Amino acid sequence: MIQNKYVVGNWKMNGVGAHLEEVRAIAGGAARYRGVDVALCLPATLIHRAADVVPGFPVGAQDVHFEPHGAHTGCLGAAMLVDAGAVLTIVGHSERRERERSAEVRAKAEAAQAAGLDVIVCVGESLEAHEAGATIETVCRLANKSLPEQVGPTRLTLSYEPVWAIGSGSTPSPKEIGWVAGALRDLVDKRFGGQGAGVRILYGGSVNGSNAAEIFAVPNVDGALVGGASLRAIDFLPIVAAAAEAVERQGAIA
Ligand SMILES: O=C[C@H](O)COP(=O)(O)O
Repeated sequence: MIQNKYVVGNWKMNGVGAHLEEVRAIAGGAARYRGVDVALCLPATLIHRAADVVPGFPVGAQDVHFEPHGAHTGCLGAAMLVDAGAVLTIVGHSERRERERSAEVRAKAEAAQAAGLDVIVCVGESLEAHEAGATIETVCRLANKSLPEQVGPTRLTLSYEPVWAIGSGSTPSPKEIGWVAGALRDLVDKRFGGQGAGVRILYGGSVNGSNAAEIFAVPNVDGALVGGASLRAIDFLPIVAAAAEAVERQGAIA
């Protein structure tokens, strides 16, 4: 099934109020492209302010607690994120998986969906696993254990992010990305049956304006989760443009 590409920026621990101008520029620029859904996952401190600055533009969080509330110092529950204006959240990013297991990632995804948030579940292999030829086994194992069970797949996205590609300037070859995306597509189809087609599969890890077109041309890659290159409109919008061009080439603007 051909559908809109999905390009999501993950600002990680970057951005203060002054950077809301970039959010505004990204939202305004992204609106010019058809066939692409664009969202920004911001530091929690900016979600509320961004939701005010760009009403209607999807802003999200980078993590969520699996409990709705309680004695969890420094954490945020899903309803709190919704209250701040978030419409989505990332869970299981490798920069957080250092401290959490897949069962916790799944619990977070389920809690987020139950509160009405769209969820992006991240999976990826370490350099060691990659070099040992265990990429597909690793990402499928993580996906199987991390995907939520309780809610259907319509608001679920899976992002393949090789740990070694994040912020490194290195990416797998398009062929390697295609192998993994194909394996994840099979897994999702098997797990969710016909509804699996609604689950988009993203690639993340050193995506930029120069390599985006090649990545979006890979079969079963429905978009990208972008870190560093999402911080400034001048870097991010060329990636959005490449996604729009990929959809146009496929002749299926939704
Ligand atoms: O969430 C985004 C990924 O970690 C990719 O980050 P990057 O584009 O800076 O490599």
